[in-house]
Amino acid sequence: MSSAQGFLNDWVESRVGLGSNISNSRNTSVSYNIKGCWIPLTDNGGRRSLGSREEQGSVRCRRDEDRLGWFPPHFDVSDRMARLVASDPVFRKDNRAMLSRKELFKNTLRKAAHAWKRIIELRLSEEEASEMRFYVDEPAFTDLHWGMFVPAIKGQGTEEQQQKWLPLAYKMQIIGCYAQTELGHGSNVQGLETTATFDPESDEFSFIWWPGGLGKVSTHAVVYARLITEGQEHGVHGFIVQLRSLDDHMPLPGITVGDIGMKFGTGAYNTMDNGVLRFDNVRIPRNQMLMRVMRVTREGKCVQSNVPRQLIYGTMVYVRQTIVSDASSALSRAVCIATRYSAVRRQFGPQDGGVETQVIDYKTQQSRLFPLLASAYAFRFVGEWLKWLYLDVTQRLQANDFSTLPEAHACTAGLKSLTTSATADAIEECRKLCGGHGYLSSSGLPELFAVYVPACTYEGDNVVLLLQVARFLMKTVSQLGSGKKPVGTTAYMARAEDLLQSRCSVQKAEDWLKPSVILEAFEARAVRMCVACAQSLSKFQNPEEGFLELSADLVEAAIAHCQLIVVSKFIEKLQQDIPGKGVKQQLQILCYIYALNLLHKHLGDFLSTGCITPKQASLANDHLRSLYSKVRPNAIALVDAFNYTDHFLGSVLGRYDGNVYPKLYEEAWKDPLNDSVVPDGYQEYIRPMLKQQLRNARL
Ligand SMILES: CCCCCCCCCC/C=C\C/C=C/C(=O)SCCNC(=O)CCNC(=O)[C@H](O)C(C)(C)COP(=O)(O)OP(=O)(O)OC[C@H]1O[C@@H](n2cnc3c(N)ncnc32)[C@H](O)[C@@H]1OP(=O)(O)O
Ligand SMILES: Cc1cc2nc3c(=O)[nH]c(=O)nc-3n(C[C@H](O)[C@H](O)[C@H](O)COP(=O)(O)OP(=O)(O)OC[C@H]3O[C@@H](n4cnc5c(N)ncnc54)[C@H](O)[C@@H]3O)c2cc1C
Repeated sequence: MSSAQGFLNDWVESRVGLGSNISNSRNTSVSYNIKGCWIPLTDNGGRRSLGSREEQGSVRCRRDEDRLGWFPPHFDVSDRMARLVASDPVFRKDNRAMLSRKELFKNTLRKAAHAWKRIIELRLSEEEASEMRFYVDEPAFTDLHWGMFVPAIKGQGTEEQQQKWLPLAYKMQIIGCYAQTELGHGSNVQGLETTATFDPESDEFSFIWWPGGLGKVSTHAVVYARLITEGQEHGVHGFIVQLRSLDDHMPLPGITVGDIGMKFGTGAYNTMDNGVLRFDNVRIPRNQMLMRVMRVTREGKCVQSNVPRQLIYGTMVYVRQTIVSDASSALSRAVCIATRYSAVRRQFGPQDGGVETQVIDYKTQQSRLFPLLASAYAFRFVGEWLKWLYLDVTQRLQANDFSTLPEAHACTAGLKSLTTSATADAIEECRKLCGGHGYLSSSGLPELFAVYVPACTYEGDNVVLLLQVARFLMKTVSQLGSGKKPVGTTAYMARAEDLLQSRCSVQKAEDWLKPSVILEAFEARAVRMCVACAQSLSKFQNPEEGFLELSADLVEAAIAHCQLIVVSKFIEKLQQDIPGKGVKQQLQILCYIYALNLLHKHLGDFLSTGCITPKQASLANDHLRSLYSKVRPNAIALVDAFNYTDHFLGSVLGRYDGNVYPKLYEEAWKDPLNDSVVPDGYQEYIRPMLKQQLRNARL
């Protein structure tokens, strides 16, 4: 077996996954017609000159015993891949903001091709390849190919279909995307207008709109469409559709495909060819419908398998789970930049003319920054746990145990929503924490924000997803009286009666240091908000009407439940062995900061539900202040622990060596406007104006 084959086989091992006529014009015939860490604790107060770039290699070679237990075992892989990417000139990214859309896109193609070449040459494992793509740090069609096209075939295809399509996809002999969203329907998947039918009749049009990788690159797509056989609808299913010729890349007959145009930000997500697609009487073989959930026979009969139809949504569950870990990465990156810069930046200070104060020493800066640092760690832990939950539900599904699917859906949907919204807000907060320089492209923060913020929308609008969590919670509450015991993340609801009555025991600030006290406060708040919603809902004759009317309250109850999950997983993590002197204590402090800051921000919930008293709220706030002082000496070490190279951070403000000002000055001169001392346009526009004023003055 060749090395490339070996690698590809490994890849297969470790990843999840009728004459048919397709069109989004409803007017054709035959078959389917688809229309449509390290934490080396420091005691120097983070006041080091942040070290030189050259030092990075050695300084960061830390001892095994310093390593955090919770870092995924791939730390070494991640570290190696980060350096590999940073040292390869093809992966340069500091010029992105200056490139036109065409240059940007072509450069992304070049990087993707180069990455694939290196993956094969170096015989990288799946984990290494995935880390490499992560550090290339540029949205590209490969994200959708590996992240959605392949998982869709694995999750929804039969064994036979997997055997046919996966080897082609693994070798990138076909490139695929995930084509579900239409111009008029995104959240409402059941409302898609694209149809795949045996016997089509009408002639309206609908377009697929948004899929990444579709616009210019993909040769194939998994297209989601409503199945119609024998004149009957059978819900939405996935269909593998070839879009472009494998010889000359031209769209196949009946297919219109292109890019949907520039998106938010200049560089940012514009490396991705999000696409528009129209089918007009496109025919595909019957066996290209993904048939794990439902089979269509040669005669056009539908045969339901024993797996629940929700599995058709399985790719979204998979990706939502990965998005939670990604949130931690994006957030830790922004926090790393803001923390390092806050240690470099000085403003005001002693009246006697001594050195000015580092802005990180201002309590306001700490109260804005340290909860974000704590969140980056919290999201990392909850992301790890969610990965475990996803693997667990996948194994159960294979054994025909579907019992935990609703919880997996609620957790992935809720945590995707919670972590992406918090991260998008946090990146913007980090920009503000860096003052004026944060607004410079060279700070790395504007581009990070522009690339990150669509995560609040893709893979499910965050509010729509919270409403799914709320439905799950209302169902759980309604079953409490029936003797059905809630399990997993809703197990606390079994103690609803106690939690509705409980009184928080805090009497002095230090009492907030007990994990059990914090947990109970969060459980009581979530249960009380859920029960209040359920009671309000019960007053409506039509529950769906009630759900719509109360949806804003339901979203808040869902947020309370999801925050409880994050807090409880952080606390659980700290019950494990964590190697490295003093590391656990630091993480404990961050855990309290995460929880108590949430309590402070959502005080209205805690007070109005009577979970805590105003006095206890004030004690929590006192305690929070003292925790910030404890984080301060280790703040730099806590962000160094993310182990980001300067290449990956892409930020002059977040440089490891802290050499911010000379580099800002140097960067400024690289701007094309500074290519000439006198700007283009001077002769045409500036000079005549100046001369005009001169003439007027003389008059
Ligand atoms: C190398 C690895 C890298 C991996 C990373 C790659 C990541 C790349 C990221 C790239 C960036 C962007 C890509 C973006 C892609 C996309 O955006 S793809 C399109 C995503 N679209 C959506 O997310 C649509 C959102 N809408 C929905 O999910 C559903 O329509 C919604 C759930 C909102 C409603 O569905 P309905 O069927 O109408 O709902 P309902 O009647 O409420 O539900 C019926 C029933 O089914 C349960 N349910 C719903 N969804 C799921 C699910 N996903 N899993 C399991 N169960 C589900 C629901 O709870 C109901 O259950 P009940 O018991 O009947 O109450
Ligand atoms: C960068 C990017 C990449 C994407 N990539 C892909 C891809 O690869 N493949 C793909 O198929 N799709 C992709 N999408 C599409 C994406 O999945 C959808 O945009 C997303 O699911 C949201 O759906 P929508 O656009 O229909 O929003 P809408 O549902 O129209 O949302 C608009 C507003 O209405 C609100 N709303 C909607 N329904 C309800 C409700 N029931 N109750 C209360 N409020 C509601 C929402 O909260 C939101 O505020 C991508 C999108 C983006 C931005």
